[in-house]
Amino acid sequence: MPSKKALVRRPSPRLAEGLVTHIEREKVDVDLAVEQWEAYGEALREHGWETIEVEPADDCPDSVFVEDAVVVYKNVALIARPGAESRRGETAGVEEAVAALGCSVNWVWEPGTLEGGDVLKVGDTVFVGRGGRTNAAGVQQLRAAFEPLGARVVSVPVSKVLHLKSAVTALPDGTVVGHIPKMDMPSLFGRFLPVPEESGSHVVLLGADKLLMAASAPKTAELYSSLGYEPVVVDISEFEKLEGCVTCLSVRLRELYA
Ligand SMILES: NC(=O)NCCC[C@H](N)C(=O)O
Repeated sequence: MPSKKALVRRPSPRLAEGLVTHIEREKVDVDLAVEQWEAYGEALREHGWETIEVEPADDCPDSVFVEDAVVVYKNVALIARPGAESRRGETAGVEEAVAALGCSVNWVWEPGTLEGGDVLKVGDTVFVGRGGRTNAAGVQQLRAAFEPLGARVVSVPVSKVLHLKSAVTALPDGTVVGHIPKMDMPSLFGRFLPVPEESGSHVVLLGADKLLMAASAPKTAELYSSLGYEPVVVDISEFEKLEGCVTCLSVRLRELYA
């Protein structure tokens, strides 16, 4: 049976020092962030996901954004090489976790850089954002790792936000959802639905019609409800202050057979 496992990683006590690139820095309340992280994990578990905690990386302020350290396609885990040097220490613990789950492990090598937030899988199409954190060599290495497994890799320019998935994700039927002012080229995505709020473009598919999304996007939640989806809303304000979103706080593993 396909798995419903999700990797998560406890916030570092140094979370407030996390990187900020496209927004103004605001003070982060680390205690509140830990509460929000616990509620996020609870929301996954309530919807049938088994959460697996990756060994904490307390010296890495951004380590809670575990999605950036790895991309998993079928049973192959491609360990990222973050474009942000301060994030390179995050990958070792994630590598251990995916290996323990039985994934085959592959790596992005120098000069490649790639962060998981730049990779959006929609069925067998793998969109990869080429932007501030993922370079052309990283895109080539992703292609080399996943195309032999049946993926079609489509690279997309990203210049207005941190990662591709800071601006677009996809609904269960494969419709890509995005906030146009933050996108470079909406026309690259085929079936596309614009949403009114930036954080409304971030959805985690919990199963059936349920979409995990941030409390900061009420108009988009209404739009999704009107389309027959059921938003499951979590407050992640402290992570949003560091350009994080619901997608980056976990790595969902759906195609492992256990
Ligand atoms: N996939 C994501 O959206 N990751 C968010 C990473 C935020 C972190 N402060 C960073 O700049 O790397």
